[in-house]
Amino acid sequence: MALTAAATLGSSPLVPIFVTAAGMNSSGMSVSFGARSVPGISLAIHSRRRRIVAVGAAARGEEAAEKTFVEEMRAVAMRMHTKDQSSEGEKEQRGPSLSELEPNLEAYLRFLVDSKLIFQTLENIVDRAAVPWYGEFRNTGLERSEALKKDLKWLSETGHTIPEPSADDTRYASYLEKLSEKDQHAFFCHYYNMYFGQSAGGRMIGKKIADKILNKKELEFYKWEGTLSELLQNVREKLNQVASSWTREEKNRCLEETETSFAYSGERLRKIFTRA
Ligand code: HEM
Repeated sequence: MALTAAATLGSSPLVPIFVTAAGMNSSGMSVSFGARSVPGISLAIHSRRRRIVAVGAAARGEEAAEKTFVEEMRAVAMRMHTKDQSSEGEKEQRGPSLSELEPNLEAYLRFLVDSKLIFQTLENIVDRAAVPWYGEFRNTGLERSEALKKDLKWLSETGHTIPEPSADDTRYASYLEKLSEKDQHAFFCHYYNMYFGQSAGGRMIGKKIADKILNKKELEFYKWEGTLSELLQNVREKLNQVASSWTREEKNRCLEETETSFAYSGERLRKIFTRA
């Protein structure tokens, strides 16, 4: 199935960028990443208004009454997908198709390098456990940096040049380091979205890319030791446990951060389909 990417690229960081990658799942999948200028990166557009409504609803207890906190985080994250990405998505697919692009190995290598940097950063932070609850997330089985190290070693051995991490994700890694020290509730959101996003859409995208440009080779990045659903469930329980002592305000701070998490990860994904 062909991957189709359509991009509207603007010269200013305020001009939206949209990429559509069709054919990623049975119902067709698209990536739509709007951009606006916020600290150094093109942030995905999930209208601020929608975010405030989402968090506002939670604050009023409409969602909190019936959802665990992980379910609340998931609900906010799902709203940031387009309808094409997930039936639960609410964002409109926007931007005209200007060109059709295939994912290319060079761009995918950059994506893997950047993903390794970010997962390694998250894993270092929970290992150091400067905030006691971070230590709860050591060795959950969801860790991805070792798997990515193996994949990059294999790719290097098969003759590919492994690039340096991108400026965007170097910035994201340092953002996460700072956040983990000064804003643990916001950091929690990034942790959730990186690991759970990778297990859902990330896996689906990986499979399609492997079919297309890796001769169906399944990378370690997409394999977990043990049963993934059980690993995820264990982590959900720990996340709910940690958040159970948080105030509504702290929970809302965490939910608000979903936008930034999608911005950085959306940008990383977008680059697979464009020659950035
Ligand atoms: C091409 C882009 C993307 C596609 C196609 C995609 C697709 C999906 C799909 C289909 C699901 C639903 C899985 C299910 O419950 O059956 C999902 C869930 C999710 N996605 Fe994405 N996604 C994309 C980008 C992202 C990004 C950038 C993030 C944030 C880092 C993210 C975070 C999540 C999270 C947290 C879930 C919930 C996982 C769970 O239920 O445990 N996704 N995604």
